[in-house]
This record gives sequence, C-alpha cells and structure tokens, in this order.
Amino acid sequence: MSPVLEVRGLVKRFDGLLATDHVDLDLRTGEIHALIGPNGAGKSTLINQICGELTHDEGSILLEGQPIDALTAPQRAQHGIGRTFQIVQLIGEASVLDNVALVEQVRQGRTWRLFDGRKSRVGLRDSAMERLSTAGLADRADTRVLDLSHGERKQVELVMACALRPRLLLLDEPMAGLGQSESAGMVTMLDRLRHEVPILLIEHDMDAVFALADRISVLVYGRIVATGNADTIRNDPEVRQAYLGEEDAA
Ligand SMILES: Nc1ncnc2c1ncn2[C@@H]1O[C@H](COP(=O)(O)OP(=O)(O)OP(=O)(O)O)[C@@H](O)[C@H]1O
Repeated sequence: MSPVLEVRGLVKRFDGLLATDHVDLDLRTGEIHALIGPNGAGKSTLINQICGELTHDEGSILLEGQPIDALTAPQRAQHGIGRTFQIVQLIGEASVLDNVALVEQVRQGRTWRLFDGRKSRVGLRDSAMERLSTAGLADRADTRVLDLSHGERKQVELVMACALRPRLLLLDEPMAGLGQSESAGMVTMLDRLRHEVPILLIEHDMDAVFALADRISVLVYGRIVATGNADTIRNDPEVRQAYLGEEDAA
C-alpha cells in the first residue's frame, strides 16, 4: 500500500539559501510522524510546500500515489490535505456542538445556514456529538466557545478540522501556548485521532513528540538527517550533535 503522503527529493531555495535540501519523507496510514529540528531548520517551509502555500523548485509531492505538484493550496485542501489552525474559524457565541455541526453541514455540501430543518439538525448534531465524544470533549458540547480555555479551543479546532474528513493532517506546533495540563489534554486527543487520520506533526515539545510519534524525522539546515522511532532518534549521533550544538549556542 502506498503511503498517504510522499515527498520525493523536495528542494526549496530562498535566494542563496537551501531551505529544503532534497527531502524525502512519507506519512503512512494510522501514524503520527513528527518533524523536529532546531529553529530555522526548515520545518514550516516544508509544511508550507506540502499544503501548497509555497512552490518547490525541485522534487515531487504525492497524495495517495498521485502527484499534487500542480494543485493550488485550496485544491490541495479539497483533496484532503487538512491543516489546523488555519482552515477553520470558531464562532465564539455558538456552542461547541453547533460549531462542529456547522462543519459537518459544510462537508455534506449544504448551504451555510444555521441548520435548515429539525430533521437535518438532529442528524448533524448526532455526528458532531459522536466526534466530540471520540475526542473526549463530550462534556463541553453545550459550552459557548467564548467560555472555553485557550487549550480547549485548540482541541475544538482540531475536532472541526477532522470533521472535514481530511486524508491527512498537518499540525504546526499544536502545543504552542498551552499550559501543562492543556498539553496533556492535547496529547491524549492526538493519540486518539491517529487512527482516524494520519498526522504530520511539527512540535518543539519533545515530551509530546516522544509520547506520540510512531516515527520521527529530524531536519537540520533543510536536510533530513535521521528518521526512526523514538529510541533510534534519541541515540542517533548526528541528532545528538545537532541538538547539543543548539544548546551550546544558547
Ligand atoms: N519567505 C522566506 N524568504 C527567505 N527566507 C526564508 C523565508 N521563509 C523562511 N526562510 C528561511 O528559511 C529557513 C527555514 O525557515 P523555517 O521557518 O522553515 O524554519 P523552522 O524550522 O520552521 O523554524 P522555527 O522552528 O523557528 O519555526 C530559515 O533560515 C528562514 O530564515
């Protein structure tokens, strides 16, 4: 079975800088693949090329075996490349359940109206409630989004991104700005979601990365220097040197 996402020989140059240096990477069904690396290593640049916000100079990107190089960012989103925290916007005055139900409604191709009849409303709310239960957020269903904590909002955004049923999710630092218990909540939630949608995860929180990732790829100066499970990465000499180098510089 081909990987959900395959990046082959990707190159991105900014003037003289090689920001992406012949990167090969794949994302498989059911996995969380973390992309880590020091500041400026090229993680965001790589993710931006995958979702189509940046063009690449060389190489190819395949979604379920099909090249998507010629597709624009909106077209890639339509083909199932999902990315929080940009693709969905929360309606603060509405409940968590209604926010998720609205995304269900949009996915089902209905008009953007706050529910057009009791029957459809019940169906959409049932689907939304199921999603919230799977994510461990059922007890917040009736809470207004305005009344959620920052971490809970990020979790709801993630549920909404999943309600669009993407083929994969690109997550750029989902733990950023979260407190300790909120990070723990996000880790639990991502752990549950991996079976629903494969995730390419950029994250600086190494505890979260080591807790969640099936595989980890390490990017240094635009180049993947190692890919493997947590133990392989922890013991890789080039990785240790890259991170030690960063500590020395601090
Ligand atoms: N639009 C741009 N024009 C020129 N250089 C850029 C541009 N975007 C990024 N760069 C450079 O490309 C390199 C990689 O940047 P990028 O933001 O992808 O790294 P990163 O690994 O995501 O960093 P961080 O962890 O700090 O977010 C950096 O040297 C950065 O200065």
